[in-house]
Amino acid sequence: MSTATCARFCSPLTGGKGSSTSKLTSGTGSNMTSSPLHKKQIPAAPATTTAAAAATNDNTEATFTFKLSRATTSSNVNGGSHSVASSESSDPLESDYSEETEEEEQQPQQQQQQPQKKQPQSKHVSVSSRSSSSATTTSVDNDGDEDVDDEEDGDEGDGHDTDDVTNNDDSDESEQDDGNETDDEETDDDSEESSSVQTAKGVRKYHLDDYQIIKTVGTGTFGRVCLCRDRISEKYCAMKILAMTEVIRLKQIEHVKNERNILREIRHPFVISLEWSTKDESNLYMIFDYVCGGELFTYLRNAGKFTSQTSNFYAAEIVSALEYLHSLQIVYRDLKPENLLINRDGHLKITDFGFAKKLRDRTWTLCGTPEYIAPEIIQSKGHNKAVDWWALGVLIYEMLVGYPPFYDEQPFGIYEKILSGKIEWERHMDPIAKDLIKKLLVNDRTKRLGNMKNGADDVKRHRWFKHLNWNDVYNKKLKPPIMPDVHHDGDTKNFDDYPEKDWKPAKAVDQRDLQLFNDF
Ligand SMILES: Nc1ncnc2c1ncn2[C@@H]1O[C@H](COP(=O)(O)OP(=O)(O)OP(=O)(O)O)[C@@H](O)[C@H]1O
Repeated sequence: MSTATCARFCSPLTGGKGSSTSKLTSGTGSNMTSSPLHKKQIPAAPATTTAAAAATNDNTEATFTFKLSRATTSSNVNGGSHSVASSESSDPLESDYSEETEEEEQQPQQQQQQPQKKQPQSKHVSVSSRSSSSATTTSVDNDGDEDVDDEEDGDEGDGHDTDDVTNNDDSDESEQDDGNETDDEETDDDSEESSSVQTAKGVRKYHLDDYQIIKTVGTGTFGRVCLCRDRISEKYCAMKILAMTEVIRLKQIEHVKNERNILREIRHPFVISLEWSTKDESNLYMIFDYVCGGELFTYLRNAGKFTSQTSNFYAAEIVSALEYLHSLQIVYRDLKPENLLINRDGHLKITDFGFAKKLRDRTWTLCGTPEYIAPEIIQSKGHNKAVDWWALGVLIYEMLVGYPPFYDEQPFGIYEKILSGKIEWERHMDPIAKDLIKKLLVNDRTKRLGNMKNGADDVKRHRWFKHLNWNDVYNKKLKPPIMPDVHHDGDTKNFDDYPEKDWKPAKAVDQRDLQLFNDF
């Protein structure tokens, strides 16, 4: 398969073939968008595995809804990216909790509607679409005890390499509640539209009016992301605006709360910083640092593929971030080039924590982007941080080769390929990188690098990273391979143009619905 023939690069995901208990349903219009976006039925994981397992678990039909990630975007652009959120079992999209949670009661099973996204006015080449999904699966915290043999020969073979797909369920831990951590530590008395926040310079009373909205730079499932200027600090920032009606309609309340709660807890050089969040009667707002370089996805598509050195740089920054997140028991679950922004200094910022989750043990929500989903998610075995190491393997492969290792026009086909474990290797691939990828793309998560007893250290000690001083990585001492073309901090040239007049104010929600966001 070449880049040219990889359908993902030429066309958005299309309707699914066949049917299983999993399905994607079309959405209705969104009050946030005026142009139709991609709405399609996508078959989810093989019915014999995922859907069936989920049904067994929850005694309900599995429903997978994909919010499309990126229909047509452009090279230089952060186009209409869409994420998929598929939900399985009784709890569509919404609940990451294990079976019996309040949320499931609050959110009876129903078909998920495809969110709509505004089409960007693309500046450059059209690239493909890719969707993220969520549903309920299983996961196990498998810290298998097997040692890693990093020094194994990375064979330089080409052609096909069939990785062993053992699919042996390594589940060895009892299910526990892995509900999202809700934070009760803060009163929400002043959380609507204004609130006081302790900053480095003292307590600041934030207010929405402090932010001057300049331009839309991206769209998400529930709204948009705008470049803003903080009138007080005069700093540029990104405001993510989520229409509550859409969040409710798509049953993403818990995911959105998760996103905010997790982002509030974390601080890392390669993770987006949340400055403040608030809500009014219509929208939820999250204010982030503005990352003006655009998405890694754009640079990768423009370049076709990255050199081993370039890929190594980005992979190292991601390893550093994943190690940090996992140390806080946070599993990210949506690693892909679309969610990696390049800052003005050339370093990465991981964004979009919509699927991130604080784990106590394992979780059952099927979520992610089909090409990046780990086998245990497809198989509803329950998953944990091991899925991020799998996704890292996919990402390194995609950076080096230009397309992901498991690809099909339909998610169903992608899942089949993931489960088959067959990977096509390029003839001239860096053998050491290939060795790392093979050790990350191991179906048996107890043997997957990063998920064994030494955790992230096993990845960091792999030969591909041998030359690195990890403190230097963390401290941004490595020289970035790409410096984005930006002229000032508020430059939007690396993002698509979105017709601003198309945005319609989101409808206000009633008091009862507003209460669903009490702790936002
Ligand atoms: N801090 C930021 N600085 C610059 N651009 C950003 C920032 N955060 C997000 N964006 C851009 O806005 C777009 C949408 O943001 P994000 O992915 O967080 O929204 P979302 O609703 O979670 O999207 P999706 O539905 O695709 O998951 C992204 O494609 C990203 O390029």
